[in-house]
Amino acid sequence: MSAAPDYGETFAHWRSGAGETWTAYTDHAFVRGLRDGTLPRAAFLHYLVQDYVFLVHFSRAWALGVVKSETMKELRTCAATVDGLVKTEMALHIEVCAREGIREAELFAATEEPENLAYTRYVIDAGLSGDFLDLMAALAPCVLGYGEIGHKLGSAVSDQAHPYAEWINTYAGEEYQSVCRDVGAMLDQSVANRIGGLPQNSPRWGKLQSRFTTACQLEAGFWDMGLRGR
Ligand SMILES: Cc1ncc(C[n+]2csc(CCO)c2C)c(N)n1
Repeated sequence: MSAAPDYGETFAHWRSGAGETWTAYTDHAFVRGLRDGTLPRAAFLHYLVQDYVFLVHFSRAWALGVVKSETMKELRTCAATVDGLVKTEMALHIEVCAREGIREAELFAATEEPENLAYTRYVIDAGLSGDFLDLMAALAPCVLGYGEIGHKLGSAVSDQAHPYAEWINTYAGEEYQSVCRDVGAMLDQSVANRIGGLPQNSPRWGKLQSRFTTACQLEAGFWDMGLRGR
């Protein structure tokens, strides 16, 4: 198996600080089902419909990142993420669901599962009650966790006939991997700007780690929710 990709120092610290919660998220039964193609289609579609609603709220959270940004790099990264979410990621959901006979209006009107509600509002609250870093600590698991999952699954799946090839290739592809490296580099810079060169010694570090770990736990809960739709 290939090594985990490098998304910068801040992420590497938070990832190892999350311990088993990181594994619970990135090596979840849902992810293993995606990798070996055994995930029931109904579970995948249940996940996808919920994920569309999730992405609506995550677009709002990244837009809050624009509001909370303090440098042009932060502003550009957040604005580009909102654009990528709306144009690429949500478009993929609309396309896959349309093939299965689920229309966009239905996606937008889907009733949110409690795990979905908990995760998205947790992230938005982290940003509303804190600064840019509080928001980024809660957002990092989603972007970079999917980057790591995509990277891992991409090297395990070469067959285009694989039932989840399209999903896997979105996150395994160089375009998404380069987004992850950019976000990781921005995180390192944002941390250095606000809490200096030895961030682990800052009184803020524990709270940021806890935001990150909670978001990983909520990601694992999101996969659990997906599996309920089998
Ligand atoms: C539950 C859940 N977690 C993470 C992602 C992935 N994701 C969410 S926002 C974003 C930012 C830029 O594209 C990415 C990659 C998802 N789709 N669903």
